[in-house]
Formats: sequence, C-alpha cells, structure tokens
Amino acid sequence: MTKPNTYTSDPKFNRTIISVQEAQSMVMSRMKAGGVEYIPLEEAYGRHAAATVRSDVPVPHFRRSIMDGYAIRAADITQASLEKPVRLRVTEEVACGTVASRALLPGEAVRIMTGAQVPEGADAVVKLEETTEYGTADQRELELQQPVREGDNILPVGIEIAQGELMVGSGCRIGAGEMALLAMFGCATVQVHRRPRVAILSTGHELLDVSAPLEPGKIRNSNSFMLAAQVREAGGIPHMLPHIPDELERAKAVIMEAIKEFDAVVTTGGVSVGDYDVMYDLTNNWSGELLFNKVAMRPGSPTTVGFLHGKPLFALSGNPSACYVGFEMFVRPALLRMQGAHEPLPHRMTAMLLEPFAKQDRFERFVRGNYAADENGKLTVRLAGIDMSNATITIRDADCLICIPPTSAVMPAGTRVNIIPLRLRR
Ligand SMILES: Nc1nc2c(c(=O)[nH]1)N[C@H]1C(S)=C(S)[C@@H](COP(=O)(O)OP(=O)(O)OC[C@H]3O[C@@H](n4cnc5c(N)ncnc54)[C@H](O)[C@@H]3O)O[C@H]1N2
Ligand code: MOO
Ligand SMILES: [Mg+2]
Repeated sequence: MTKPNTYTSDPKFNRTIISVQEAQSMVMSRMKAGGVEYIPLEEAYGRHAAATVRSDVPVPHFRRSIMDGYAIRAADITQASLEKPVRLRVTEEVACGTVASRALLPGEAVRIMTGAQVPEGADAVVKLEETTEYGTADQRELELQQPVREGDNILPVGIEIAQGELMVGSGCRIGAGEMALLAMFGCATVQVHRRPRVAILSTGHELLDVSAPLEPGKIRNSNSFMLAAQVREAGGIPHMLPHIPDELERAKAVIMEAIKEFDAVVTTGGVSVGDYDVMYDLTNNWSGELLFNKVAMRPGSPTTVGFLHGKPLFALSGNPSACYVGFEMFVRPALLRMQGAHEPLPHRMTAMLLEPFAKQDRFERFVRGNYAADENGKLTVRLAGIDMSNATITIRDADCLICIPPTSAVMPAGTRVNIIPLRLRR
C-alpha cells in the first residue's frame, strides 16, 4: 500500500513566495538608524557618521607655496632674460609653519619652502632650480633669467575646499579619506551611529564545536563563524551563541532571550520543510510578526524574516552558501541601515558572462563568481566554481554574486548579466 501524500495541504510546504526586491523592501521599511555615540577620531575608521561635517575654513586657509624656491613679485622680472638677468634682494626665509615678518616690497624676494605661507606682496614662487643666489649671508641676491606668470606655484586660498562644503555626509562610512578630512577640520571627537549588536545562533543536531573531533553524520558548526565575519564586515558586533539542537522549545527560549538583549538575531538552519526544521514552526507561532518565509531566490529560498519588539529575526538557511547569500541580501542592508547608511541595498553592476550558465530555474539565482575587466575596460565575469547551496569553498573564492534571472533555457556565454560585488577584492 502506498502512503498518501499529505504534504500538499501542509502549510509548511505551501508558503507564499515573494520576490527578492519585495522581501528587501519589507525588511528595509522596518529598519531605522540606531542610536548615536561620540568616539575619538582614532576609533572612527569603518564607522558610519551620524552627523554631517562641513568645512569651517577654506583649504588651504593661507596662500601656500607648492615648491621650494623664492617668493617674488612677477612684475619685477617681466624683462628678465639669459642676456639680461634680473637681480632681487633676498630679505628673509620662510620655512613651513613660519610666516614672513613683513610684506614683500618691489625688488625683493623671500626664500620659501614647499607648504609655507607666501608673504603678502608676493604673487609667484620661482623653483629653486631656476634661480642662482649670489652675495653674502647679510647681502643675499637672487638672479633670475626668465619671467614667470603671476600665481605660479602658489595655491590660492580655498582652491581645494571652500568654506561650508560637505566633508562627511551623515550615514557615510568613514574610510581613509574621511579620516583625513575629519582630522583636517579638527574633529577630535566624531558622532557616529552605534554598531548593532547581533546574536548568531546555529541550530542542528548534527553540529559539533570547532574543537571537537569529527563523528559519523556530524559536521562542525562553520556557519556561525562565517556569519560573525559577515556581521563584522557590515559594521556590526557579532555575538556567537552556543549552537543548539533542533528543538523547538530550546530554540524559542534562546531566541526570545537574545532578541531582548541584542539589536538583531540571525539564526542558521531549520527553515525548510524537514521534520526537524524548527524555525518554520517557531516563526509561524510566536508573538512576533512573520514577514516572509519563502523568497524567489536561489540559494536561500526558505529564508525567513520576522520582527519582534521592532527587532529583526533573520532565520537563514543552514546550507552554507544559502546562509551566506541570505545574509548579503537581507542582513547586511539591515545592519547598514541601522548605522544610518542611505543606500544599503547591494549595488549591481553589469558584466559579460564568459561561460554559459546551464542550470534553469524559476527563481533568480545568485551564483558565486569572479569578475575582471577585459582589455577594453569592460567587466567580465565567470563562475567561481561549484555552485551548490551546500558548498562552502566557493564562498572563499568568489568576489561577486552573478545575478541570473529566472531562466527556461541555457544562458549562453556573452550574455550581459548583473553582478553584485562582495567585500574588498584581494
Ligand atoms: N523536501 C525539500 N527539502 C528541501 C527543500 C525543499 O524545498 N524541499 N529546500 C532545500 C533548500 S532550497 C534549502 S536552502 C535547504 C534549507 O535547509 P534548512 O535551512 O532547513 O537547514 P538544515 O536542514 O538545518 O541544514 C541544511 C544543511 O546545512 C547544514 N548546516 C546547518 N547548520 C550549519 C552550520 N551551522 N554550519 C555548517 N553547516 C550547517 C546541515 O548540516 C545541512 O547539510 O533545505 C533543502 N531541503
Ligand atoms: O534555496 Mo536552497 O538555498 O536553493 O538550496
Ligand atoms: Mg532542513
């Protein structure tokens, strides 16, 4: 006797499928920028600014020499030539950080160094190599054999940055350039968004601690470590909880506790239709809201997101690549939004596929790939290797996700596709 198929009526199997874009907007519409804190500039790298910083002075704020040489008045040497050189009296020296004692008068020159303030009255700097000095220490004379243009080798006030210009926008991630600008404008303390604290929980009877020897049927918990790295990359503070077996009551207790204490909870495993897939049961029957539990994407189709007390629970797949992609699509943007980022969703670029893609699917697929520029500067992309949602090795190897739209035919080499660059390239 055959066993009747009962699963077609089981809600665990009949989930409402939504598109990636829909799912992202459902999550993002609930996320807002978190609290603010003040930190020393030294610690600001990688953080997201919580206030706009503008220049309070122009840069440079004084006329600055860009060469080692002599500050002169261009009008004094308009007639200078090889045959009829002009001589000027050298009155003093201006090193970086010092200023001339008085304005330059006609017929005078001042020895000046790169970066030093050009004296009043001077309107050009002549490079040292184009000059000859004569005379004694108290009677110095400068000989010039050709005219110069007014303004030569002088940085005018404000040429680089005007007063009041935007230096660091609120929500912007502080990188090396922002660090330099914040220092230039005297921001010893920086107002930044708090880093979200994220609890990470792996579920699965089969999971072993990293230090445990392998046993038949069991594997080490690698997803928690991957997720912790992804949380860090997204600016958050990961907190790895000890992994738990697939037990509903246990999972409920740990998650309810974690969601009280942390800004977000990310779990991995147990979101599919298996007998021990407890995250389905948990999010279907809890005091929180269930946003979705099926997304038209591969890997990561059973990705589930819920909200409780305004905090998100991201229940990602246990399959390592599905877990990785689920994080990139939903958790990273959410964490970035909590830190004030304005455009946190993954950025897409176009590239030409260098090899055919044969798998057909009704869902959009995010394939791990590697991109490069061809000889014309156009982006190309190829698969990073094995493209299974249970694979881990290609997470190491990929520097982008190739977005393959739903297909019913082989996608030939040469097709233009979207790619999502991942993290910093090696
Ligand atoms: N009959 C069906 N089976 C499955 C379906 C389906 O539609 N019908 N969906 C498949 C898809 S798609 C995915 S994705 C997975 C989702 O699996 P779960 O999220 O339920 O995850 P688990 O069942 O707990 O584990 C899956 C896989 O991942 C390994 N795993 C789990 N946690 C970790 C960890 N912390 N570190 C490393 N590896 C982990 C686990 O051992 C399993 O091999 O379901 C398909 N099945
Ligand atoms: O959605 Mo699953 O991740 O395709 O394998
Ligand atoms: Mg499962």
